[in-house]
Amino acid sequence: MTSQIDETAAARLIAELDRYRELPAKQQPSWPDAAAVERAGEDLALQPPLVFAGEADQLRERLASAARGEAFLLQGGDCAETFEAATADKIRDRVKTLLQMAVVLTYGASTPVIKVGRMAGQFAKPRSSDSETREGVTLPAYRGDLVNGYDFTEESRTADPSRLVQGYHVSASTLNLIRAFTQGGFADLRQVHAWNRGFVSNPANQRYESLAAEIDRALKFMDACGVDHTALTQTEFYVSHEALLLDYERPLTRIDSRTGELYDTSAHMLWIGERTRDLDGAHVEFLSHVRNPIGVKLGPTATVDDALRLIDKLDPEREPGRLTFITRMGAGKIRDVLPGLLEGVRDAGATPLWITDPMHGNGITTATGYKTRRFDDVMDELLGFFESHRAAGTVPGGIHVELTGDDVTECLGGSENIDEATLATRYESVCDPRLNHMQSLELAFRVAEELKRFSR
Ligand SMILES: O=C[C@H](O)[C@H](O)COP(=O)(O)O
Ligand SMILES: C=C(OP(=O)(O)O)C(=O)O
Ligand SMILES: [Mn+2]
Repeated sequence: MTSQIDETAAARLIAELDRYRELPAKQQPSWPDAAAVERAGEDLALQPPLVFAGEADQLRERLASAARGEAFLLQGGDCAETFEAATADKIRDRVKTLLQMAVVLTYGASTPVIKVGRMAGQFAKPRSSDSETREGVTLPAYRGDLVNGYDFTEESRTADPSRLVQGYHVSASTLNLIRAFTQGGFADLRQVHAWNRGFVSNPANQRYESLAAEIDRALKFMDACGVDHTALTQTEFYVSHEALLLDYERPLTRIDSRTGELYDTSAHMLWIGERTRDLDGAHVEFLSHVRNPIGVKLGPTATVDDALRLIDKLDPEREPGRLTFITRMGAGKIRDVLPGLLEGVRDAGATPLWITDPMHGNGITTATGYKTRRFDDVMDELLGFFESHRAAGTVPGGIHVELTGDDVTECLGGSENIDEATLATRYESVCDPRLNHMQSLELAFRVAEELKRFSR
């Protein structure tokens, strides 16, 4: 009898989840072979979950503390991960960069930092145009490794459903290494100097080294006092991606045996992009049925009404940590747009976590065709974010950035002063420009200063 009731409840949950199938889904690939998509989905549905539902619950609690101003969220990684770059060295360098930024923020602003990678699943991209033309040849746009290849040939750009399954396996091995690094001793705070090794020496590294020396002294002091700091030997590290490709997310969504509730087990946290956040669209409907913490990007056209309706749909219980608004307004607009949004949501009594993505509103294309962003614009949007929260009396809860541990030349400026001519020397992103290792550290130091000023 019990299992009868369980089965009925499960069938009801699944039917509710599948309502999204009736709604328009933007930014989905045109798969040439529907039967192959179905087979890929069946294969994915048999695979073990990538994350445990209990971890997603734990992240929700952590995010709730950030929304109260008791912690700060650092979410970052590639714009688009690629299968090819899922190597030990590159994963390690991204994890090290995030750990270093987290240390700078934790120590600089005396705030616990919640670390969430745009990693182990950030393989699907929304695009402005369905196609791309090069020298008179037009092919489908690159939509991320989960869909098609970056090479500009007909074969590579044709959407291939077997990539859905490959993406799962690459995510699994990436996540495995992240877990090994962060739980197995690599993230031990006593390794704070070691995380800096291997990166080319530069002013941001040197500044980091002196901060690491201070931390070392503090740890030695704690040791001398007999304080047990086993808590510092491991760190929590979560993964997230944009839940764009419903053919990937749906088969990985499962009923948790502990609670009987639905979780998207492809990542701890999922977000909805600026282009797919329509209230009546498939993405919002789909994610409204899973228990993971959910993010929604809000661009400069977002209204208070949009935000309140998203809250009603995605977080009707107003559960702490459930909903994160990731604002990406652009440096020129944030001071005009964000304060009104913050006030409107505050006046409605809702307390989502507000974080800033200072990247996506600040894209420019150079005369030579490189997509880039100015480090100064990124910083200006960050400052505008803190100013807006100060004005509204709300909590600036975190940052969401596109970065890599590599010494790429994709964003302009920073203390290396990367200029337009330099972009060509090491531009490796297959989608948006990322902060390189040094720009990432520099940004962390500046944010730590702001955060410290804010908490005073
Ligand atoms: O990452 C974000 C989007 O996918 C990206 O900015 C869209 O870029 P596009 O305008 O080149 O398509
Ligand atoms: C597509 C992205 O952002 P947005 O939805 O804000 O444009 C992204 O985060 O890569
Ligand atoms: Mn991007």
